[in-house]
Amino acid sequence: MTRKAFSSDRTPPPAGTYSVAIQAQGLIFLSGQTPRDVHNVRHGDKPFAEQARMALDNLQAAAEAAGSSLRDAVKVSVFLKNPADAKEFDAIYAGYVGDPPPARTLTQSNFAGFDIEVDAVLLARQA
Ligand SMILES: CC(=[NH2+])C(=O)[O-]
Repeated sequence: MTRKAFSSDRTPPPAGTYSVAIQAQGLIFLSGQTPRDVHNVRHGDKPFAEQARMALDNLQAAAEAAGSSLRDAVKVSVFLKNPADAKEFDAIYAGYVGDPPPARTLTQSNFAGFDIEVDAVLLARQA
């Protein structure tokens, strides 16, 4: 089975040993995105809504680098520092995904020094 990795100058550079996106057969796996910009500047001090949009915009850019879109997501994982942000996140998130929305897991995490991290699995578009 072959794997195809994708990178993008519209996403932050990987912070470690991972691909921004990697395709395996008909699925594309997107690595976690945070509110870090393309110049590697961290925006964990910004209001939650701004961080959420930045993380989701990065995730969408990663999807597009792999020739797909969050509209084609089948599974999204969301890591929030503060569970109280879940409702605000959901309202923002609804503007990024398709209908029906993908399966989703939402968990609390305080690992990366951001209020949010998101990753996703997408359907690859046929060439
Ligand atoms: C930021 C991230 N996705 C990682 O694995 O470090």
